[in-house]
Amino acid sequence: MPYAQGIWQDVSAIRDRQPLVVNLTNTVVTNTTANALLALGGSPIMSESRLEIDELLALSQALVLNIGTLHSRQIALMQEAARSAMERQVPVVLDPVGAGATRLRTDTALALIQQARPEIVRGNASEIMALAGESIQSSGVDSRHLPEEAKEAAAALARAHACIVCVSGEEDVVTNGKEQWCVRNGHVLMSKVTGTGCVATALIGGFRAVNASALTATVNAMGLMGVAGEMAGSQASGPGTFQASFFDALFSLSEIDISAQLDVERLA
Ligand SMILES: Nc1ncnc2c1ncn2[C@@H]1O[C@H](COP(=O)(O)OP(=O)(O)OP(=O)(O)O)[C@@H](O)[C@H]1O
Ligand SMILES: Cc1ncsc1CCO
Ligand SMILES: [Mg+2]
Repeated sequence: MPYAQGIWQDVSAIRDRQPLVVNLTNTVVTNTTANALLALGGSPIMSESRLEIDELLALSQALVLNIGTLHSRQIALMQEAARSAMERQVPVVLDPVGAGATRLRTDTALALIQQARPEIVRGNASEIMALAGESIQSSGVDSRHLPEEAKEAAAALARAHACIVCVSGEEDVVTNGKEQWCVRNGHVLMSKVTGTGCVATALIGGFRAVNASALTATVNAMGLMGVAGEMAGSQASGPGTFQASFFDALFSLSEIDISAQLDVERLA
């Protein structure tokens, strides 16, 4: 099947089935990620309480954990959600926002990788290199490294934890530790709006909810992100209009848009 067709199949399944994606996420992107999942056709729900998390996971098709504005109560909530997701076989996706910048973020992300057994970890190059134990420049939430520099770290992390690792940036790299895929779509304005990476992680959750292959779901989500980013970028005059146009693109894009623009390659 040509690659674009596979992405379209997932987009159509998301629009048809409206999978429920539970997001335990940061206070910066809560609204943005909910809007992006909704525009794509999914059904987002955000939660902050242990009192409901098991009930929510009973209804959901994916769990997204994002450590962007961590606090102790949220760590306990994520651990409880992970236990429930494992029991209910709900796939978990992790966004290790700011790993490498502080010990809290690095240690919590690594602990969640051990305990929550995420099928997919998506971060920028600095975050993925930090999780693989490489020394990086401390970088807050923005990357100081290119995905190219993080390829080995991504493969090592994927092998060590039997998961899919996605490194985002100008080009996105997706690996299971053996195969490596590259997504070359995207637009520079994507890095000028906060939370675009968090949106990517949330959309990966939406794709994984309808696609049993974690590797394919991740490549597909990143391809779709990049195509929507290019569509929005061609309309926008800056970050503000870009964000609005990006939601519009997620909502309206067609199979033709994907097949005309998609630039995905299997590298190894
Ligand atoms: N310079 C660029 N050119 C094209 N696409 C880009 C560029 N920078 C980022 N992207 C795209 O933007 C999305 C987010 O990637 P990025 O690496 O910026 O995430 P991030 O650093 O985790 O962001 P955040 O923490 O703000 O959520 C991905 O889909 C990626 O492909
Ligand atoms: C800016 C910022 N700070 C914590 S989370 C977040 C959103 C981008 O990751
Ligand atoms: Mg990020």
